[in-house]
Amino acid sequence: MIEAMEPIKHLALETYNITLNRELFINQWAQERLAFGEPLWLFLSDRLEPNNIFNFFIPLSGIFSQEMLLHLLSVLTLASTLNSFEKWIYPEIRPLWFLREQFANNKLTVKPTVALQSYQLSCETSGGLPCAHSMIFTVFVLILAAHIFIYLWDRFVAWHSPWYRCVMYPAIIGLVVSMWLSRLYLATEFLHQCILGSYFGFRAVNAFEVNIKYLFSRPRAYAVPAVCFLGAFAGSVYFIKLHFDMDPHWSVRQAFKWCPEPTYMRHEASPIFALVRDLGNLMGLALASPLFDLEAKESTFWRRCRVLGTLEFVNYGLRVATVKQYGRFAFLSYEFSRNVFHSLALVKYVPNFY
Ligand SMILES: O=P(O)(O)OC[C@H]1O[C@@H](O)[C@H](O)[C@@H](O)[C@@H]1O
Repeated sequence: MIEAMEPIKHLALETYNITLNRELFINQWAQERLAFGEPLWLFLSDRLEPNNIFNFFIPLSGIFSQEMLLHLLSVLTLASTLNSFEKWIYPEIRPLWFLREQFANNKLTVKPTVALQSYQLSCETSGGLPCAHSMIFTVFVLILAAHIFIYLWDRFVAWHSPWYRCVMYPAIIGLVVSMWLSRLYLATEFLHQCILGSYFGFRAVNAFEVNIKYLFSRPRAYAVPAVCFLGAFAGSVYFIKLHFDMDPHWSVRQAFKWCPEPTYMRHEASPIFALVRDLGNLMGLALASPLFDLEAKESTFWRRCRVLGTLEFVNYGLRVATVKQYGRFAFLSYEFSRNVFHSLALVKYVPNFY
């Protein structure tokens, strides 16, 4: 049976390699033709990366509406957890690694005819699929657009015209495609990784909206063990991989192997860091559960600015003070606790000061 599967496996692998080789031309096209927009591509990948969305844009949204903050934080945390688990379980190769591996492979007689430039932001340490930037940004833009649209619809009769919807959809698509181009330009992602990232993000939003009543009514006694289970699952994946002689840190090793300058690699972008960040945010939400019971007090714009500003100032200090010198366990525990504190404070304690 296994022997009969061999030719099918071989064919699938060959098709996959051919597809990736073809996709490399898309990255090359982006680098050659889109160089005029380099500041924009760098801005999108750097400033609108998932960490910044959690640490800056979500708290910022709370200045306008606590409801929007809770909505963004809960959907983005779930989407990001999904993304981190996928990268943790099956880290797919990135374009620059794939290209360099082929050039380094002496058995390969036909080398790719593609040349790709590496940038400082190209040194990612996690797997490529699904593109986290595309996934998180798609979810962020969709929810933000929905809130802005509802706000304007309620206040201005002119917004009831279908014309505005016709403008909004291309605007959302334009923003998401710009993020894809940014990732393609930096050669951090293949096109299919960007498309699938956005598709998974879109599906995650749909699934969340359909199950929102169920999710928001879960009591703490149910939510906390569920997050602990996810943590145990992530740990099991690590040991299962070791058992089967698979390297759990394969993607980090690829980054070390092919990044031109090791200092370009950021610990905040590693797969294990992203997992801990997402599980920390999820635990904060679980501790604040049931989320339906959370109060959304009325308060002035400036008061919300002051309260959220103070929390973010403290959070920034905690991020700067991250313990990096006492080993991996201390570092991950610290980051987990900081994210638990941050998300719990954002959804549960901050409104008490309004
Ligand atoms: O998958 P991408 O878009 O290359 O992103 C890689 C990593 O980039 C980091 O900046 C994010 O904080 C991580 O969450 C993410 O996994």
